[in-house]
Amino acid sequence: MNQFASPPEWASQVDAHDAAPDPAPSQPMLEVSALCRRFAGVAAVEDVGFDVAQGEVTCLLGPSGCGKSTTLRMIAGIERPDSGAVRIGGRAMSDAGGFLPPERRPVGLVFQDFALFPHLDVAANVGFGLQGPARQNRDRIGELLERVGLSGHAAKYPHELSGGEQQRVALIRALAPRPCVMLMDEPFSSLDHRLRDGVRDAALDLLRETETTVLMVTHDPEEAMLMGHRIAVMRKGRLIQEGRPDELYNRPADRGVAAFFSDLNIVSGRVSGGRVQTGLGAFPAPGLAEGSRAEVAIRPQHLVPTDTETGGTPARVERARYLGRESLIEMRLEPGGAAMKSRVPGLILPAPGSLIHVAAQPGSAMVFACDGE
Ligand SMILES: Nc1ncnc2c1ncn2[C@@H]1O[C@H](COP(=O)(O)OP(=O)(O)OP(=O)(O)O)[C@@H](O)[C@H]1O
Repeated sequence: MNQFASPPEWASQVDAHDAAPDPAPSQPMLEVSALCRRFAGVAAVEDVGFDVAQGEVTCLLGPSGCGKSTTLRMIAGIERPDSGAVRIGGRAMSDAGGFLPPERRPVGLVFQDFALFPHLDVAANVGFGLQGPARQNRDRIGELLERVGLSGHAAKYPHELSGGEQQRVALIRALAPRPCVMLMDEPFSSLDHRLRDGVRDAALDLLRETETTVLMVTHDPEEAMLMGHRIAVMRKGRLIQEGRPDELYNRPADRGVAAFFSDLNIVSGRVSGGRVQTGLGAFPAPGLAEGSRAEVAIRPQHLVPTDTETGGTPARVERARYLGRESLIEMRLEPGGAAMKSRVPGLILPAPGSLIHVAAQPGSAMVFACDGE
């Protein structure tokens, strides 16, 4: 049945300015399935699907050009998908049958450049999407301005605000109509990095306090870990892995996802007796075929110097630097010469040329099948 052909009942009901639709308790607030979008025959987004639960923040993370913004724009209705479906609060926003325009979707939008209306003062910016009675709108604007510490700025114009203040106005403008889902595209990236942490924490507090469901695009893995209940990693238009930050960090789907979160030390070898034999020792290789090649990735903070008696692999120090909270030791394994990095807490600076021993912390190694095996 084409639910868009005759005027769909929900299409007149769902509006950013109406009360939020309530999904069933177990139903995700945002459901994205099999979204595809091609530009001039080239796939920008291919078969992307994930859910966001009510009140949760999901970060869409990936390198530049991987399709994050296009995905967000399709959910917002700014971009029309070639195929796939978007549901919010259990109701279709777009699918094979039709497409609801952005102004009819119960979403709030925050972009990198904040996109405030320059000719409207702060109060009018915040109240822009409100459609209730004037008195009710005034109360809502006042409440939100107070919540973000901008009560004294209501009559100012955007150009009279700092970047952090503009960001807060953009955030509460999008929140004011109580959208079901906030869609945020790199909302903090235009802020000076000294300002960013504070603004981000304040935004997160507000979003959590209001139990807002959020999908946020970012290319910064640390920001995704900091903000997201869940992270969805995209690469070349595809969703590679979706899960909690600790799952992505500790059990990445592949080497690419692992590398997104930190430098990696890589050693490889063949699987024998259920373990891959490498220059850093043998590591369990569950699920990998006997005799196949596998590679082992170890994050620098998990490759630690050991006592000679405890064992470990000998390594020749090339460089050691003190970075404040930690020291970074660069070395080459002996034998073999593979370059490795170790990040150790505090001031540990072995002399260049000296021989140390290193080992992976138990359980820290990430083992992947080599491509084509
Ligand atoms: N309107 C368009 N016309 C043609 N190509 C487009 C259009 N919009 C996006 N693309 C292409 O689609 C791909 C994905 O773009 P998208 O902006 O979604 O990536 P992104 O992950 O958000 O990147 P960034 O982090 O740099 O913003 C890119 O190759 C981009 O050049």
